[in-house]
Order: sequence, then structure tokens, then C-alpha cells
Amino acid sequence: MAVVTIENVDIVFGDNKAQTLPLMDKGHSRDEIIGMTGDVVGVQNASIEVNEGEICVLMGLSGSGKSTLLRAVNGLNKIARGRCLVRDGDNMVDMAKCDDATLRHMRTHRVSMVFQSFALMPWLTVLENVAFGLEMQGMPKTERLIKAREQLKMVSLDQWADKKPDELSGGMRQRVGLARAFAMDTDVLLMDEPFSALDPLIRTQLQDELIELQRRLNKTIIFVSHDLDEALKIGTKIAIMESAKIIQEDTPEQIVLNPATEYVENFVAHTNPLNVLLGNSLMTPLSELAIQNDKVIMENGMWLELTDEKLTSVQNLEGEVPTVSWTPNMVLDNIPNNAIFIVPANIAMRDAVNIRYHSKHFMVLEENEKCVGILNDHNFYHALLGKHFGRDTNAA
Ligand SMILES: Nc1ncnc2c1ncn2[C@@H]1O[C@H](COP(=O)(O)OP(=O)(O)OP(=O)(O)O)[C@@H](O)[C@H]1O
Repeated sequence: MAVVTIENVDIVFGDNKAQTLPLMDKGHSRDEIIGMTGDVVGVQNASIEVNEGEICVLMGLSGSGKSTLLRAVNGLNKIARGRCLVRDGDNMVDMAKCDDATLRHMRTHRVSMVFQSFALMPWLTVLENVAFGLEMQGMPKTERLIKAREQLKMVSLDQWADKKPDELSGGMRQRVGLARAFAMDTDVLLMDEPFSALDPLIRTQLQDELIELQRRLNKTIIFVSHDLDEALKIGTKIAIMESAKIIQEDTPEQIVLNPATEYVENFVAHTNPLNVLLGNSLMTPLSELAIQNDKVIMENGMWLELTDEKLTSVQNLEGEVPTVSWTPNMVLDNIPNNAIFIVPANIAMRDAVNIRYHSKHFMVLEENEKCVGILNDHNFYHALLGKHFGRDTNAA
């Protein structure tokens, strides 16, 4: 179910929209338009739908329009054309067109925002900061303090409730910001680079906490980041922006496997594929292996015996090689390192590399009990070197 629907949204900063919009339609670039009218195109023809429970990451270089688009979702930025709809029960409210009372209702009950700068009030305690938005919602004092304390506990800061924000580290303050946003219990959370001011270790920890909180609370989150690794880690969907436009919207894996343009490819080239790619997009499929009489010839004098594409055994000249069916969280220490692992086709690359680190050999991928391919060192190096995109034309 769509909770936020952005439809053909244009946002223009400046006083000459009547001139600027037709120039945009004629295909003039942002730089040309600044020169011609003095207006800055913040967002051009952006459309995106975010469903309940999704984390949609808006990703792109500085100035690409991410924050401008995000701020349209709670009506902070005026839309020149298009619609930005947010769910309110059974209705979708157009944030650009609704009256002030509706906008206030939406901002208090439906959409809340977490900023990079924490935006905590220094004169209030940590607990009072978390409770502040609840006061705006009209919740009685005792109730809101109980709720705020619960939220602080969720981000492991309940011991810090009575401190002032300046007594906390940056990471802790950002957790207070998260607790405050989650306390509001709005359906939609807008997060504008909330972790970018933090050092990498704290940042990773907060990303993990956000994923864990989201697992429990199932909010609809729009998250701005200029870091593709962060986007790939937390996003269920990523929209990449360049020069005010969304140039690709896809799942994390598809962004990495099929970058739409060189701009996206450049981001992807600097990411860590371990967190994103799955075995079946890295494997050498069965169809590309040498098969003779139901025997698949492998490296090191081994072969796979198949019956109707189902693996029956792995052999070498000395006889049968032991096999192990891998399951998530399996402890590998006691498994002999000459065993061949049989793994699900959608195994995460990180797990597959861990298995390869333990075992000496390639692994066999299965789907619906049929062998669909193998993963060997070549497949891993291929992915680690970022050669998985353009593989049709450029395969290494
Ligand atoms: N209030 C404003 N008035 C005029 N121009 C603005 C305003 N806000 C944003 N812009 C312009 O809109 C464009 C997009 O800015 P925006 O802040 O959305 O980019 P961003 O992708 O979020 O960048 P960053 O990662 O640096 O925050 C920029 O050219 C910026 O100068």
C-alpha cells in the first residue's frame, strides 16, 4: 500500500517560474536555466511511490536535489507542479495543496523528520526533548513522559534521561533525535542525512539500530544519503538523483548489478558488494558449465553427478567427495575443509565468501532442489572488482 506518492514533481527556487517551467519542458539544463531566468531548479519531474514498511533512500551528490524533494513530503518546500500525496487513514492528502489545519495535522500525526543537526533543544533534558513532540500532539504530561522513557530505552539511553543534550556525544544526541521521531509514532519518517556527521563506527551502529527499530515498528521511511554503501545497507528501494532528476529507482541489488548511467556506475564502483549481491547474480550458471552425460566437469579433477538437474554426488578420481548442505548461522568450524558446500541460490555474498574462506572449494547453488550453478573464486573476484555490471559486453 502506497503511503507516499510523489507524482511528476517540479520544485523551482526563484521568482520566474512562469518562464522557468516552459524552459524545463523544452529540455534546457539546470545551468542554462539559472543563466536565463536566475531560478534554480531544485527538483525536476520526480515520481516515486513509497509503500508501507519500505525504507526509500534518496541518493546522489551534493546539490542533486535530495533534501529539496524530501522537504516537499512534509510541505516544507513548495511544489511548482505535480503532486506529493501522503496517506492519512483512507485518504491521500496533497501536501502542496492542503489547508494549514490539515498540514498541521499531517505534520503532528503522520509525518515527522529527523535532521542531521539533531535539532535538540539545549535547555530541555533528554527526556523532555523526546517528549516535546508528544506535547504538540496534545498528550497529557504523565503519559508523554512514560512514552518518552520507553523510546529512550529503545535506543539504550534511558540512563541519560535527565541529562542535557550538551552532556551527550554526537552519536548519543542523534539517538535522542531518533527516539524523538519514533516517539511521535507517525507513519512516515523523513530522515535527512541523519548519520552523516558521525564517525564511521557510530554511524554503522546507528544504521544497525535503525534497521532493527524498523523491523519492529514497520514505518515508512524516506532517508537522504550521499553514501551508496549506507543506501545499499538500509534501503529497500533506492532513488538516485542527479541534477534535480531521479535517474534510477531500483532495489539495492539491481542498482549494483545494472547501473543505469555512468554516474550511477561511478558510485557503484566504490561500494562493497558483499553487503548487497546474492549468489545467483554472481554464479556461473549450469548452462555455462561443461556437461557430459549428466556430469558437470569442474576444476581440480572433480565432477558433479546430476539426475534431472538435481545434484546426486560430487566425485573425484578417488571417489565421492563429502558434501554439506549449508543453512544460515551454521557453525563451520567442525566441518572438514575438503567438503563441498551446497547453498541456496539466494545466499548473500558475505555468507558465500565466509564459506569459501573455510572450505577449499567452489560451492554448488541450488534452487527448488535443483542445481542452478556454481560459485568459484573467479565469480568472487569478478564481483569484488566491480565487473558484474556490463557483464554481457565486457565479461572478464
Ligand atoms: N531555499 C533554497 N533557495 C534557493 N535554492 C535552493 C534552496 N534549497 C535548495 N536550493 C538549491 O536546490 C538545489 C538542490 O539542493 P538540495 O539541498 O536539495 O541538494 P542535496 O542533494 O540535498 O545536497 P546536499 O547533499 O549538499 O544536502 C541546489 O542547487 C540548491 O542550491
